[in-house]
Amino acid sequence: MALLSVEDVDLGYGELTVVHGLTFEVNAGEVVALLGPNGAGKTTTMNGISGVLKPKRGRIVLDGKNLAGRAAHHVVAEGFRHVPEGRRVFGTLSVKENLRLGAYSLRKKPSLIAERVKEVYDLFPVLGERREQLAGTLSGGEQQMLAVGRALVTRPRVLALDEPSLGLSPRMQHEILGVASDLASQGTAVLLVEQNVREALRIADRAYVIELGRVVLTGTGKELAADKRIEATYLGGGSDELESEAAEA
Ligand SMILES: Nc1ncnc2c1ncn2[C@@H]1O[C@H](COP(=O)(O)OP(=O)(O)OP(=O)(O)O)[C@@H](O)[C@H]1O
Repeated sequence: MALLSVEDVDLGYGELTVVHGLTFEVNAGEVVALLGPNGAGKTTTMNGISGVLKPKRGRIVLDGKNLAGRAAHHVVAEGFRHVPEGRRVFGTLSVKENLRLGAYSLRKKPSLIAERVKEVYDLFPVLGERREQLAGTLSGGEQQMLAVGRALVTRPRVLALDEPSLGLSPRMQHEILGVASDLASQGTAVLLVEQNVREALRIADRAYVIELGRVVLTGTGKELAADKRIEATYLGGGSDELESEAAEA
């Protein structure tokens, strides 16, 4: 049984449904990428799992428990942590304070918080060096590391990253995605939404391509990287083959 399974889920805003019958799985130790053009429904899907948006239909099962419609704090307590797009850190607080806030649910166990914060410094040494610096003065890449670090202090079973490499230099993109890949090899399930399809497929065990709120293609990272339709649509070929298939579905 998969650690996280999204089963026949519809999501939307008011009367509007933008994700239709979405089904996918993420296993422990895997990086699973959700790919697709702007507006496909990737962020909506992340918000549906994290409890920000209530599914209209379907089940979201984490380790055997249906979380569909549960409040966001409950979903976090079950082990799902979402790092939203845009590196949201508390700019007027220090790096250390940001990390401690991420561990708020452990507030009754201060020694555990200190241990977890240290783990983040081990993973991202630059954050350890800058622990007293205000988060708002960090570089874009460092802020992204902090946003990821804040999620990691509770040792999530599923880490969801929404566009972690957006606006970062190629070297920083490589570093952030490398950490995601390392976390997966240590057993975390990583769900990744990424504009940089080439880099995403390099680290993804499996990927799902979503268009107009439906899965139009799935396969291993290797298979999709070699797929002509992916090449044409996302890796520079310029065809809209997949989009027409989604419209016909
Ligand atoms: N708050 C909202 N109210 C109404 N419609 C919304 C809202 N948020 C998103 N949408 C619509 O839902 C659809 C899916 O958007 P979503 O942000 O999930 O796509 P995405 O795949 O994450 O795209 P991007 O790569 O641009 O972030 C889009 O048509 C968008 O306009």
